[in-house]
Amino acid sequence: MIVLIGPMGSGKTTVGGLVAERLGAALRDTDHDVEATAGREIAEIFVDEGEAAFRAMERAAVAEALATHDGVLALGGGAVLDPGTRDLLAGHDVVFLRVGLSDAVKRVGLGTSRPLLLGNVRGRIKALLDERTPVYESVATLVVETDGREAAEVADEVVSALAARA
Ligand SMILES: Nc1ncnc2c1ncn2[C@@H]1O[C@H](COP(=O)(O)OP(=O)(O)OP(=O)(O)O)[C@@H](O)[C@H]1O
Ligand SMILES: O=C(O)C1=C[C@@H](O)[C@@H](O)[C@H](O)C1
Ligand SMILES: [Mg+2]
Repeated sequence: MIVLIGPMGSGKTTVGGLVAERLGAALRDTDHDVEATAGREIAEIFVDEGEAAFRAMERAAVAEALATHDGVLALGGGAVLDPGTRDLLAGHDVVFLRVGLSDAVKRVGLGTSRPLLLGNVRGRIKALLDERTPVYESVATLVVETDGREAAEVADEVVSALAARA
């Protein structure tokens, strides 16, 4: 399984779709799986049950996807904060899509679907990048830069870097 990790706006879902297409594989996205299982949107889950409950649902979605899917798996931006989720990723190709503050802010815009960014998008992204970058780096088996690059270019690098290592 090729697993994509990185902050909100790094392009996990978008690049994941393109990588899957290039490999003739399918993309699974744990944010989508959690919403489908819960029958509610992520923002609603955060409001009703809180982040810890969401992380547990996310861990279950990662476990299920790793057990049943073979292809590309995009994780939610905070999934690797959970130690149980990190353990599940051992032995898989884990690609960290790196993004800096400025490109991340441009990409996520002002939408309300990402509850952890509400209030001050730029400030919240900066805090999350500072806090989480070491975690992404420690979990990743490959790091790909996305700043200033089209999603298609990023996907090409993911595919060629993984092929070169195989
Ligand atoms: N390399 C890129 N260059 C420009 N725009 C991009 C790039 N990658 C993704 N985008 C755009 O940025 C937005 C966010 O991308 P995407 O939803 O794939 O991020 P994500 O990492 O899955 O975020 P989340 O953690 O919130 O699920 C989308 O509108 C997408 O089209
Ligand atoms: O970075 C995060 O913690 C999140 C990212 C999104 O993918 C969603 O999983 C949710 O909005 C939380
Ligand atoms: Mg996504």
